[in-house]
Amino acid sequence: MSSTPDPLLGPADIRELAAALGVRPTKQRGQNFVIDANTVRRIVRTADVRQDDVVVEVGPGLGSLTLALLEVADRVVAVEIDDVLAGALPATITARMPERADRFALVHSDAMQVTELPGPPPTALVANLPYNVAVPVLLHMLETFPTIERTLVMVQAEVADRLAAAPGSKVYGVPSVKANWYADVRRAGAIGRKVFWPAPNVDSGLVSLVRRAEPVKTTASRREVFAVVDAAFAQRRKTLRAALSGWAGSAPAAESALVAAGVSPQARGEALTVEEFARIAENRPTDKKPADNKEHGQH
Ligand SMILES: C[S@@+](CC[C@H](N)C(=O)[O-])C[C@H]1O[C@@H](n2cnc3c(N)ncnc32)[C@H](O)[C@@H]1O
Repeated sequence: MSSTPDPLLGPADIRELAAALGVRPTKQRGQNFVIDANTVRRIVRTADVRQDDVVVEVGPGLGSLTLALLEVADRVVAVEIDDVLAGALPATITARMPERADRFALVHSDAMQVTELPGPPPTALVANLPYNVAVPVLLHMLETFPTIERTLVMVQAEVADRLAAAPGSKVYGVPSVKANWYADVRRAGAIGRKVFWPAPNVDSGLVSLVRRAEPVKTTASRREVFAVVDAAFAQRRKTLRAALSGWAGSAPAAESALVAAGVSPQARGEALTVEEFARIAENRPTDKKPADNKEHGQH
């Protein structure tokens, strides 16, 4: 009895592909490729990818996760920055899954620069993110594509903890609050080092983000809210009264904004929910509001 070979990439396939392309993975681009078919299938299951999803993947690399996504979803759009990897991927997809190649589109670009994608709007984001830019890329995608409902990303374990942290936790910080502006966030599992080539020197974790049913109720803009968050955590050991003095113009002005928002001036940023940050933003002294323009493009 002949069995059909697995279309997904295993360790030998990755080695062969990398050798044929002359790929030398770089740290700078966070290039650690998954060499284990079980791991990518598990990621796709955990992501709850459905057949009618339009999935966007950031950093497809040699295509390990891309192929697992194509097994399930009707459409996958992958954004890859690397010239050699982007150039080779369509041929890999055609060779491994010829019957599904027309469901795949490649965007050769830096994900941070992407403002539109070909085809119908994405409904899900699934990615093994480049670790050095994981948080900005994640936030950029959630902001740019509001149609993304479900997200599952693999990131460094420590970053996964930060993203999913709740107020009061030691690791609660800027990534936690900003991710929570868009979504309900939770840890969704751990991934060991051995499933990668080359093996990274940190553990990895999965994070699931489900877009909020209702956006945070506030009259402040996303930029205004994020400006408070950045200021509060830039000096996380200080009380908010002190940490927000620059943002408000003075410590007494910060105190007034905090009191008006119903937040103790003695509290620290690590205790506040995203809703509380939004209320503080609403109460920024009016003469300070134009300063927000300078944070354009920052997350
Ligand atoms: C951790 S690897 C994941 C590769 C593949 N998805 C896998 O799981 O085997 C990260 C990938 O992101 C790509 N990358 C790095 N920075 C990027 C950026 N700013 N925009 C798009 N892709 C990027 C890298 O070239 C690499 O292919």
